Amino acid sequence: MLFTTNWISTLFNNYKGVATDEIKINEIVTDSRMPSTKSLFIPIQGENFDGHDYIKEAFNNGAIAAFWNKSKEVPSFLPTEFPLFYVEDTLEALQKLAAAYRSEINPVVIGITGSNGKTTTKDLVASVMKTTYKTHATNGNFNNEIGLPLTILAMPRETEMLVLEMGMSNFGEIERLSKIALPDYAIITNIGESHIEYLGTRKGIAKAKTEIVKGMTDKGYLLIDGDEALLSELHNRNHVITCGFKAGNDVEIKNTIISHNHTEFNLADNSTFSIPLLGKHHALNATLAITLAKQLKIADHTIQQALSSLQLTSMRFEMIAGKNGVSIINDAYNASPTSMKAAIEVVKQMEGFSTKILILGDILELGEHSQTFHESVSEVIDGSISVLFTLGDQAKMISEKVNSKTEGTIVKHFTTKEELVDDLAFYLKEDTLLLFKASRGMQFEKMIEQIN
Ligand SMILES: CC(=O)N[C@H]1[C@@H](OP(=O)(O)OP(=O)(O)OC[C@H]2O[C@@H](n3ccc(=O)[nH]c3=O)[C@H](O)[C@@H]2O)O[C@H](CO)[C@@H](O)[C@@H]1O[C@H](C)C(=O)N[C@@H](C)C(=O)N[C@H](CCC(=O)N[C@@H](CCC[C@@H](N)C(=O)O)C(=O)O)C(=O)O
Ligand SMILES: Nc1ncnc2c1ncn2[C@@H]1O[C@H](COP(=O)(O)OP(=O)(O)OP(=O)(O)O)[C@@H](O)[C@H]1O
Ligand SMILES: C[C@@H](N)C(=O)N[C@H](C)C(=O)O
Repeated sequence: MLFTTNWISTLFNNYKGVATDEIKINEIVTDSRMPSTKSLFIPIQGENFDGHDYIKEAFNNGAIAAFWNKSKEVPSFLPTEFPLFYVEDTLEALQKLAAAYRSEINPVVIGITGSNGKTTTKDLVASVMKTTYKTHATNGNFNNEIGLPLTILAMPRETEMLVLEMGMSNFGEIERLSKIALPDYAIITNIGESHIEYLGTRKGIAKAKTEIVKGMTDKGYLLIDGDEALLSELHNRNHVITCGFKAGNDVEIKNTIISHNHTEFNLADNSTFSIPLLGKHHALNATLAITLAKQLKIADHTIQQALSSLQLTSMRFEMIAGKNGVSIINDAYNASPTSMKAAIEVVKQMEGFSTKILILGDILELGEHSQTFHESVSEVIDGSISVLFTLGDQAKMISEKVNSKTEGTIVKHFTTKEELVDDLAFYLKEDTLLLFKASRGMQFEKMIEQIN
């Protein structure tokens, strides 16, 4: 059970029907099509549908109470005793309910934001916290003004540690999430270029990410990428810990070694850690998680054990064994110039492959900066890359730039997934490595499904 309708009525006192302790709510649903048990249905007015139109289905699928926009007509089929809480705005009501539940349960709350690495770092933090605390964490990428409250409202009452991913694509969004979650600890993984179309500059992105402090309690710490100059004004504030590769960081990362299936590094206290992820950027993500764990008195050997058995959310540099023995990297959940370059750098370092093929797509939401950023990806593409395939009007600029500067790499641009997949068939052999990377909107995973 989460709470009773009586508890809800202390927050939303404009309601009809019965709101007593006997009516226990087990879960929150926003999708009427999802079967549920003793759920509270919260209809959201979205881009394509209005949840209010589906309350009958929600009722038939297990909803025993609901929020209701008070400007809308109440459906006549509902029994008179069915608790309906009248609200101005159901999304705001969802957020208010989540904030109240967060305070009622009052776990230690960790908020994680940044341009890249939020989901990975959330997975790293959650894997370590689970060794010692009853931990609840964001599922997948549920990190916005709907996903974060839903994550909080899915938290079991016995939760001790709540790990929340916080995403944004405009100013004010992280502040709103932080004021719902009230994080005791917060992490800013890095400042890249994601959603720069709306933030204008990287400085704007840093400003937006720094909003995470606005809801923080005074119990814990803010951990940041200490090498990021755009976050330097945070360095001298109380309760801030800097992690990075440069000397002078509170936690300096040294001797990073990337092998075929893990990355190893030392920290300033001479502790050594190994993670089943590839790349310097993941050494930083892991160091942020490790430093937080140390703050929460988790022993190094326990931390290492957890990192070794990390369960990473799919489509983040996910290694897949393909047909004919080809090796596929599904890094197709999303892309930014920083993450695309980081992924290519890792591919270049990977050993044991005679042929390395990049399949790159558009990086979206870059606005006026799009051409510059797409062309900049060519800077990391050298003769160690055998083939470059691109798809998408923006990614074409990567091909064109590589064509003009890189000898020995076969370069081809495509206008359809089908044509690209057809050409790829020739390369599906053992000791060939394929990297798929593009923004979410490109849905590159569909090509991986087609070749496998
Ligand atoms: C509201 C919702 O959950 N919508 C999801 C739904 O979309 P769809 O278009 O089908 O429906 P509507 O939104 O129009 O419907 C409104 C509601 O009506 C319900 N309903 C509909 C039909 C019906 O028969 N019965 C019903 O009850 C319906 O369930 C709605 O509640 O389905 C889509 C496909 O599965 C979902 O994608 C869509 O989810 C939206 C986009 C959403 O915001 N979901 C959150 C839970 C979430 O966290 N999603 C994350 C991605 C978050 C993200 O993009 N983060 C960014 C940073 C933040 C940017 C922020 N400004 C933003 O714009 O989000 C990032 O970079 O990480 C996820 O899905 O992974
Ligand atoms: N610090 C980093 N710098 C550059 N790339 C990174 C970093 N951390 C993760 N990545 C890469 O960025 C991609 C997305 O990782 P992840 O999903 O963890 O980030 P995210 O912030 O949740 O992304 P999104 O906002 O797109 O959901 C993956 O390819 C991952 O390898
Ligand atoms: C995951 C989503 N918020 C996102 O970043 N989308 C990218 C920019 C896309 O539309 O592909």
